Amino acid sequence: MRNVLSVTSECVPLIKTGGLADVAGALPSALAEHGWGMRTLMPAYSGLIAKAAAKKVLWQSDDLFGGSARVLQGLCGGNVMLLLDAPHLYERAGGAYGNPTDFADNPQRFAALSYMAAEIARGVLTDGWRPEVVHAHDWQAGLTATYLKQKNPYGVGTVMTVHNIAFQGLAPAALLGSLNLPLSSFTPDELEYWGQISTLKAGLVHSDVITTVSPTYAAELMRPEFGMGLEGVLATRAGDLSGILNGIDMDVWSPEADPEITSYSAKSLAGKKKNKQALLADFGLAKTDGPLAIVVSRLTSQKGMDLIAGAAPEFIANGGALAILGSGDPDIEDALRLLARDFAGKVGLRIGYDEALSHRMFAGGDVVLVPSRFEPCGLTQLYGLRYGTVPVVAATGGLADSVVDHNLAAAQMGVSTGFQFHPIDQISLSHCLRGVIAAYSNKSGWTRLQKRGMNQDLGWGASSATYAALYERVAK
Ligand SMILES: Nc1ncnc2c1ncn2[C@@H]1O[C@H](COP(=O)(O)OP(=O)(O)O[C@H]2O[C@H](CO)[C@@H](O)[C@H](O)[C@H]2O)[C@@H](O)[C@H]1O
Repeated sequence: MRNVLSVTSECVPLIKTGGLADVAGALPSALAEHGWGMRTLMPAYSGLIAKAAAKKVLWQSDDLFGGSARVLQGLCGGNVMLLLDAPHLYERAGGAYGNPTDFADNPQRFAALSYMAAEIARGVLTDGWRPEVVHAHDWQAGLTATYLKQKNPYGVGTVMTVHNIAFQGLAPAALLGSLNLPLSSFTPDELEYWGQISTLKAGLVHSDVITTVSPTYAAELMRPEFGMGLEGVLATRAGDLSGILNGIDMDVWSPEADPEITSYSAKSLAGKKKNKQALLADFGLAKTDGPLAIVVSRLTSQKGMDLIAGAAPEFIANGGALAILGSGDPDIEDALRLLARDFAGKVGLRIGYDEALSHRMFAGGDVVLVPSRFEPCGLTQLYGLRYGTVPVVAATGGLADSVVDHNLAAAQMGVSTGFQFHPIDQISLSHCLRGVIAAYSNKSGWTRLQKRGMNQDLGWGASSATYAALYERVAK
């Protein structure tokens, strides 16, 4: 086995606020099949040491960014976890980043994570393990390559993956010294971004290669509409930028083996009807002959959630119903509360985060709505495909790469797996939903559509092979 270190701020089953945790949790076992043994470095947030039974001390110091720290090894979900135990940074209430407002010392908290990753690449672990490649995820791990550039005795290669460019890890320039960053690096060519430090930009500039989570998003990122100010940096690194589509954990997301639901399969969809009935009851919705659309999402404008309330009345008038799970922007939450009140029995809303309920929703829904304005990859459309819950997606990023639109040609060829709409606005979402209603009324056609999605290989096989090839390229 060759060694690779993954650096992440969240990872299932230990802690999850979004799709990054799913990807970080699924990659190690997928990569093992290609000869890469991955350890995962992440902060030991409150309670995680016990959860991962992390007992083996592999490193300790009296001073990591202002307090004592240790690296503890544990095993969780089959993955080797290296938990960075630094109580002054991570032992507190408020989740990974601070809830409801971000912790003021997040720059230090995640710089420490990145710094530790570089130290591990320099061979500090007492069991002698060190990686040939470090794979950093998002702004939280963005400074890894920067620190490693300062001293890299073993020539360890670096990969930076962008899951969401909207979060850029901005910090005041005054923190340079306390983050162990030289003043000389504070230039537009390196980590300066409009007068501030950007840890994401640092990662984009200093890593050997950059990936994002779909081919279409990789191309989009170099355009001003999507690059969020970093399009120029990305364009200069176009030759080192690639898009690798996320997979899903086919065991965790399996309609045949999911403990939350009545099981079913592409061969026998009978169980899915029971799941629909249970879901309607759970959300207080009336029985319906039309399609039940589900939404499992952060309720933000990135996710296009402000388009739902406008498109819903016509969808409901045409026989549809809606079950929504999520939390986020207070204005969007309010608009959806009003919708649920005005269409009681047709629209159900659960504000909050509930993993088990999300499984029951993918099992019980007929369609899953993903109207994102931008979407690096998106996972919920993949869960939808796997569960025969036909995805209705905006034609952007990874959504465009993973769903074959049910247009005339694709329908005639028998290759469609869902519905895409563009431009990303309410008019075209509404138009698309009319198409959904029509397609749903053709029962045998709909079943074929469901089965095509369910029979698709959505696992990590192909993508993990691509990551392995990339590691091979950057390992010196
Ligand atoms: N209220 C709720 N209750 C239960 N579960 C909920 C929930 N709200 C969301 N989820 C779950 O959280 C995850 C969200 O993942 P996404 O990929 O859709 O977006 P996210 O923006 O977090 O990820 C970013 O990183 C991922 C990973 O690369 C990219 O796919 C994506 O495009 C990018 O924006 C899914 O597993 C979803 O089921």
